[in-house]
Amino acid sequence: MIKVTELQFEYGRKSVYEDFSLQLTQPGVYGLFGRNGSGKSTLLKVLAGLLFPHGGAVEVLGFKPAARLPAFLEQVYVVPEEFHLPDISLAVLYKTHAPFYPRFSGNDFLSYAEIFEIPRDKSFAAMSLGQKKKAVIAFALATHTPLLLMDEPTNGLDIVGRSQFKKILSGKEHADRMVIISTHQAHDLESLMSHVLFVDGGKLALSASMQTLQRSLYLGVTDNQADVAGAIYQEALGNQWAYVACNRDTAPGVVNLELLYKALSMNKQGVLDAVASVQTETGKPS
Ligand SMILES: Nc1ncnc2c1ncn2[C@@H]1O[C@H](COP(=O)(O)OP(=O)(O)OP(=O)(O)O)[C@@H](O)[C@H]1O
Repeated sequence: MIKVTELQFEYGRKSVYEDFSLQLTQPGVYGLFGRNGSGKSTLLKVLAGLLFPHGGAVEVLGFKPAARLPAFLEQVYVVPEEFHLPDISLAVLYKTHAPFYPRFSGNDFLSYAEIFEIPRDKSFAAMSLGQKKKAVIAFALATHTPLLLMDEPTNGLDIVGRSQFKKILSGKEHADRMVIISTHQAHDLESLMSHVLFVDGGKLALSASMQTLQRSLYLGVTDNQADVAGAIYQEALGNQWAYVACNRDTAPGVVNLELLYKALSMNKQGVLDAVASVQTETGKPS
C-alpha cells in the first residue's frame, strides 16, 4: 500500500529526510512516533501529495502522490494538526465535501457527530476548537478512504473526546483501512495501535508490529532494583523503577508506548537489538 524508497526532502537548506525508506502492506492503525521536529508531519504530507519529494520514490496505493491524480486523492484523507475551516455547518460540510469521497457514509458521519456531541445547529465559527477538531475527525472517519493520515488528532480533545475517538476508530467498519497517526499521546492511543513506526535522524529507526514488541520487550515497573540490572532503559520513580528489558518470558509482555518512546530516545540500539532477535526468529520483518 505504501512504498517509500530512499526519500529525500528538505525545506530550503534544512534537510529532513536524506535516505528514508518505508514499506507498509497491511491495513491497521500505525502509530508514527518521533521527537519534535523529526519529520512526522512532513512525511504525512509527502504521503498525501501535499509536499513533493526531492529525491527517491514514493508510491501510495499504486500512485505517485505528487501527481495528485483525482483517483488517488479520493482514496486518501488527511487530518492536519492545524486547520482552517470555512464558516459553514456540518450539513453544508457534508453537502459540499462528501461528494469528493466515493465511499463516504452519510449515516456514519451523523452517527460519529452524535457520539462526539458536535452541535448540529452551529456553524464552525461558533464552535470551540475541540468541537471543530471533532467535526474534522468525524468527517475523516466517514470518508472510509483506504488511507487515513492523522496528525496529532487527539490534541485539543478532552478526556471524554479521546475515548470517543478510540471507540469510533476501533469499530469494525475501519478494520480494512490503513490509518497512520502521528502523536505524542502515546499512552492515550496505544490500545488502538497495531504497529509502531519511529522516526529519528531522518531515518526510520523502528517499524514493528505490536505483537513483535510484546514478544521481544518487557516494559514494566518494579520495586526490586535487581530486576532492572541489564535493562535496556530504566528510570527511577520514587522507590520504584520503570524499565524496558528483553522479554525472556514466552508470554507476551504489556507494551507501554510512552516507556518504549523514552527507551528508543535514550538507547535506540538496545531496543532494536531486542526487536530484531524476535523478527529474525520469526523470519519476517513485522
Ligand atoms: N514550512 C517549513 N519551512 C521550513 N522548515 C520547516 C517547515 N515545516 C517544518 N520545518 C522543519 O522541518 C523539520 C521537520 O518538521 P515536522 O513538522 O515534519 O516535524 P514533526 O516531527 O512533525 O514535529 P512535531 O512533533 O514538533 O510536530 C523541523 O526541523 C521543522 O523545523
